[in-house]
Amino acid sequence: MSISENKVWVLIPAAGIGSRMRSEIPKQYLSVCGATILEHTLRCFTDLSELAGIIVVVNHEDTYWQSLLQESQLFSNGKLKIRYTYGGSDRAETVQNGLHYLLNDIGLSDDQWVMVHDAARPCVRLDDLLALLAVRDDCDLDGAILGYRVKDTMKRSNADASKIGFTESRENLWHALTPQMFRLKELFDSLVEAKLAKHVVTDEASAMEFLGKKVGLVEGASDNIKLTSPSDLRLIEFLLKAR
Ligand SMILES: Nc1ccn([C@@H]2O[C@H](COP(=O)(O)OP(=O)(O)OP(=O)(O)O)[C@@H](O)[C@H]2O)c(=O)n1
Ligand SMILES: C[C@](O)(CO)[C@H](O)COP(=O)(O)O
Repeated sequence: MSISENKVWVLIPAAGIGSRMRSEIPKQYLSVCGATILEHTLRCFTDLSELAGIIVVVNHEDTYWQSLLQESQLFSNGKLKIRYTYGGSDRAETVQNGLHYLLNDIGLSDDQWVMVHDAARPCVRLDDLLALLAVRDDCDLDGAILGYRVKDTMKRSNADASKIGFTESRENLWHALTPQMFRLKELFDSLVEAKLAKHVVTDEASAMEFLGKKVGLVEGASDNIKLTSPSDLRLIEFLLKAR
């Protein structure tokens, strides 16, 4: 295995429009604690000694990324190897486009480890990233994701959410988080296959599971939350201030 293969590339899907956030600008460009959500997310990886590079996958109509690239303190010392390309109509297509770029434009090897992490999750902890990286040494797994066990009782509603349908067993039930870490070509091929089969993929693990791959679960902090709706922003601001 080449040294670069043992390092990790990070792929940040950042091409969403944040419709549930109902904000005037895409939520990844909202500012808290003096920086955009996307900058806070990127900053989570700057202390990762095994980081080979980051690729950010932005929307074709994104009018914010170029000025962030020019002006952000994050990139001013040139230490952070940053690339970017363009996303697709859903998260899975965005990730697939980013992986295609890593394979064909940067020419990374098929076995390169890649961590896919939502631009909208700015609170992931370095300890959790290191715990996920450790899975590279587990030959029984094809990759792994960060997650945490469900703590609340889980209800499935009826179709119009007017009342409880029934209570789901929460035994062995987990919240899936990101990063989700897999080998480059295997993940790319799984996303392609899942798309061809019209299999719904809301995270990378769904595609790997669809192909029968073995995906590990690494317990991570439950404050690795995703900015999805307005109330999340205040919680993320509180969490970032507490760091
Ligand atoms: N076509 C898409 C859709 C989503 N994402 C990214 O996937 C992550 C998680 O998606 P989500 O929280 O759903 O973001 P949005 O799709 O922007 O939100 P919404 O569903 O409310 O529109 C985000 O970082 C988002 O930018 C993406 O890169 N490309
Ligand atoms: C990938 C993810 O963050 C894992 O929980 C989640 O599936 C993203 O869902 P979204 O609807 O695209 O935000």
